[in-house]
Amino acid sequence: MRYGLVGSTGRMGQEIQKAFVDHTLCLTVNYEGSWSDGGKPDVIMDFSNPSCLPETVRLCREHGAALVIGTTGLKDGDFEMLRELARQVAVVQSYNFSIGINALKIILANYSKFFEDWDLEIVEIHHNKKKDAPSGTAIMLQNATGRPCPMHSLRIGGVPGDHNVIFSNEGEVLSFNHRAISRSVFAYGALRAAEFAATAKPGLYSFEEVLQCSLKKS
Ligand SMILES: NC(=O)C1=CN([C@@H]2O[C@H](COP(=O)(O)OP(=O)(O)OC[C@H]3O[C@@H](n4cnc5c(N)ncnc54)[C@H](OP(=O)(O)O)[C@@H]3O)[C@@H](O)[C@H]2O)C=CC1
Ligand SMILES: O=C(O)C1=N[C@H](C(=O)O)C[C@H](O)C1
Repeated sequence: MRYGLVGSTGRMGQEIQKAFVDHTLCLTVNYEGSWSDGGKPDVIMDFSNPSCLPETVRLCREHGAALVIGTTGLKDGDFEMLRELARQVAVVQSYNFSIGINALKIILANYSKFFEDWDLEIVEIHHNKKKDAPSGTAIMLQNATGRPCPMHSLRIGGVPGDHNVIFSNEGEVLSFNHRAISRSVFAYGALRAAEFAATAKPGLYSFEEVLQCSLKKS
């Protein structure tokens, strides 16, 4: 697979390059500018900042490349841009490319109805360089529960990503905790999404859908 990488110099950009060692990096974008080997990428990876999205979308259109986007902090207009691009190419968008978080999304979507009258709060912990709060994952998990709830963000040390979804009533506490031990899990998930997107029909896909498709095939 030939891939482009928006945010190539960042923490995730570095992890992606390690996970994609068997593939060819042919285009990069970062604050310092862009570079290309002159050929077409099959897929473009974007782990950067929402301000890069117009350039990412332009590059996907120019090359007819699929897109895998993990950048958080997207606004309604950004999602509109992704839906528009997805008419032309496959787009996989997720605020979290770990298997555990995507399994948790399915659990919450199916079982939150049991706890409709319980209190619900989400606590997320990330490294002190993270720019956005609450995390994209916290927003995604809240959406999966089907109702708004208070979200709390801690920015400490080098934590790659911890999420706690806590339900409680007068007599019980039920909490779901996911901890990313290494940032590499996101990069390996993104690789799985890229392999899917490179051959998928145009459309906007979640990572959960990518995982469901591979379960159906096995
Ligand atoms: N979906 C998921 O599973 C995950 C998503 N993320 C998300 O990925 C994103 C990146 O995270 P992380 O790698 O930690 O962040 P970093 O700050 O380490 O990296 C950001 C990258 O984007 C580049 N960049 C930022 N703004 C611009 C711009 N305006 N023009 C060109 N290049 C730009 C930076 O370039 P330069 O180095 O030159 O400044 C850098 O390469 C975040 O939104 C984060 O929340 C993170 C982990 C997992
Ligand atoms: O910025 C990070 O590091 C992470 N961002 C994503 C988010 O905002 O949810 C995913 C992961 O938790 C790491």
